[in-house]
Amino acid sequence: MAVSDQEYVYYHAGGKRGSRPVLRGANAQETFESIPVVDVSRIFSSNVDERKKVATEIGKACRDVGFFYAENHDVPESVIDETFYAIKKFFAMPLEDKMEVHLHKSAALRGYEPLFETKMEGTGRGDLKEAFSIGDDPWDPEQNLPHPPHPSEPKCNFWPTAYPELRPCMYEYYTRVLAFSRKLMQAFALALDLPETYFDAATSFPMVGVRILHYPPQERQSARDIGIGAHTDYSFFTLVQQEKVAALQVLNANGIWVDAPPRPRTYVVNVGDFLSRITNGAFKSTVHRVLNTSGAERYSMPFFFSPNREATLDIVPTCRMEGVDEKGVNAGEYFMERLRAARWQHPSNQGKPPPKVQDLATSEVTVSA
Ligand SMILES: O=C(O)CCC(=O)C(=O)O
Ligand SMILES: [Fe+2]
Repeated sequence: MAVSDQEYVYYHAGGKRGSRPVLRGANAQETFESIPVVDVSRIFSSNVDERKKVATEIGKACRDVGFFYAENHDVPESVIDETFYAIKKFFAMPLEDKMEVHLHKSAALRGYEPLFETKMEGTGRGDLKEAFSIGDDPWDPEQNLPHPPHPSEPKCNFWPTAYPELRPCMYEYYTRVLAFSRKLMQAFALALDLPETYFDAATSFPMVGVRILHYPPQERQSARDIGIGAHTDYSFFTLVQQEKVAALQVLNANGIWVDAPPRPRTYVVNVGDFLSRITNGAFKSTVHRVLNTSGAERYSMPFFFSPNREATLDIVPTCRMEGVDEKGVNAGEYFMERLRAARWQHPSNQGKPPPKVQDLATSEVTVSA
């Protein structure tokens, strides 16, 4: 094949621009073509051998794909349904009610982001989605912290006055998914041949983000529009709850987009950059994107779970390699750096202009979801 005929897929991984050739036929490599399903009910078993068995399955999915469906989790269906009901009401509000909590008013980068505000792929109008984010906040009593916050700690979350019911609903969801995430974290430790409690101290008050998302339908993939451009997550791991509409796609080693449609009563779990980093890449932080060409409105809720803000995590002992000296990074700094990079219009970026397309093509510009 002539070099000029080679097709490429472009994305942002680990906050840097990358590309992958599309390999077909004889050139194709062994890679995944679907997302594995793991019955996670056994992570709640009192028998450690059962917990180890499911951890082995999770480990295989993380090494081969970086994504899996978690079936039989313990987040009640009624809580998920009620949260979807509430988020639809939130997004249906007039723009000015949502702009009251605009993310630009928040030093912690929490709050509402209107359509087109982020621009993952660096081209086109921007991401065709609107979002609202909350997360860990020591000042919110719903976080059930064992001690009061230090007065110097910032207040992070803020809520729309026009819709007070949103807060208890999102917190119910938050609390349930956080408890499930903690169990999953222990399964990840077992999957890495580490003691089950290995990550517990570093995740005692984890950085958490619950983002609710609305993707209006788009006609087709175009240079102008994409729901969220191709990226990796900057979390330890992410749990995505999708409503009825399929639009999430995952990139395999051949540069082919594999669909991850909603499966009833499951979470899509994916490894984020932090977990990939401390496993020396053994667990894959896999590129994904959202393209809502279904013709219907799409709603989803990613839950991002990351270590404590002050944690510094090195490569875990079972993944160290001779000659590879990856210094531990401070979780909070890494997280905020990645978060801020995509939000070039945020006041904390001091009016720095967005990256130009030609810059994106030639340099390593950091952007993130
Ligand atoms: O909406 C989805 O299904 C996934 C969203 C996503 O990838 C993200 O917010 O990082
Ligand atoms: Fe993502």
